Amino acid sequence: MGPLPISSIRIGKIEDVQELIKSKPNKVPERFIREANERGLLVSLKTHPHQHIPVIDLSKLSEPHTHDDHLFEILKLSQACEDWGFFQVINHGIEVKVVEDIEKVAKEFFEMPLEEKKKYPMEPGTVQGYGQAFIFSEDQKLDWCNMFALGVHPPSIRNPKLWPSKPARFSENLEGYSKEIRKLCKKLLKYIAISLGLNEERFEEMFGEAVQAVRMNYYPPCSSPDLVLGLSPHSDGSALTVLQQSKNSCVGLQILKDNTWVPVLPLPSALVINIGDTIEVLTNGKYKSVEHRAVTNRERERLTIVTFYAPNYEVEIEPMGELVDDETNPCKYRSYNHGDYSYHYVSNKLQGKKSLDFARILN
Ligand SMILES: COC(=O)C(/C=C/C1=C(C)CCCC1(C)C)=C/O[C@H]1C=C(C)C(=O)O1
Ligand SMILES: O=C(O)CCC(=O)C(=O)O
Ligand SMILES: [Fe+2]
Repeated sequence: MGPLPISSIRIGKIEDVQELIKSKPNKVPERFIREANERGLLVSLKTHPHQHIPVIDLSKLSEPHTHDDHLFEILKLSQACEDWGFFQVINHGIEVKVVEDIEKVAKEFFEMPLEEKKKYPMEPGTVQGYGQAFIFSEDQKLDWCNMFALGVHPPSIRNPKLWPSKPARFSENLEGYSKEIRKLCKKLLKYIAISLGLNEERFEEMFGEAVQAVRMNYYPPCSSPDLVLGLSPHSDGSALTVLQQSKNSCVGLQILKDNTWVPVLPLPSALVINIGDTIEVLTNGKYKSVEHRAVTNRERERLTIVTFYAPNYEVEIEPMGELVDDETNPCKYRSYNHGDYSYHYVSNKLQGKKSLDFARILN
């Protein structure tokens, strides 16, 4: 998947939100202010304070005391994927130091002067580097967020010029973190396969050399959080996404459930996992990707480290035969190449679940 054709893209000036709040802490420029209908949704849809995304204990899956413990956790996992598309994973086995180290360098990266961060620009029409992705026109509203995104695996998707030399341990910590998150994704996909009654290696065999990318999102405080969005509503194009929220972050992630935005309150040392569009297609919609967004806070910042895990670009994706039945559960998505879907995903603005129209079979 190469860069998008940039000749026709005019996206206007993208103000850096960290710089904005330094110079004019109480001003929200017009380009960040959402249209009334979207703003309406920010305030009028009641949030659901009493509903929480399910919690999966990975140790009960990988080292269960009894067979029943294992079965019970698999059942919880299948319900989490079917009813929520989101869950938190505890006892994931990733060392605290690995998690703390990536948080430290991510924070230090965003705290560097703009001039330093600008050495790694996200050029229009690309998705890697420092800036805002998914902007394709001058009148498109901007998110209240600075992003730094990098392709990690396989090495062919890396752009080494964008791997920063400062903070000093950035690359080393990202390599270590990504290896651990990759192992976690493989384990989760194994248990997700079991929860679907499939051979545990089904996804691993299909995905080949899986694509892995990381995006660090920094949301500074905003003087008018009711006027802006931290990150526009979207579903992820990945198979699985792993989200880590830094220790002192405000709550900001919300997921759309039964037409209501439900806030995700991360547990200490848990990672938040969500089902991406690719699993939705492969399971013929049994496990769905869920629309989510980030909102900002008047006083507090938010920093998240997000890993997208997806099949190799060469892989052909279609609903798995085991989960399709011509009579009772006909095929809902056409087959496509994952590289083509990735290209489609990153060349369109974030807009709920619209990206999946690429594959939906309309009756
Ligand atoms: C800003 O980036 C994203 O939101 C994003 C992109 C990820 C990618 C990179 C940063 C470099 C390598 C390619 C890739 C597209 C994976 C989201 O990732 C989702 C979207 C698709 C499709 C996917 O597989 O993950
Ligand atoms: O930062 C968050 O809470 C949400 C991030 C997210 O959804 C993404 O990066 O795709
Ligand atoms: Fe997301």
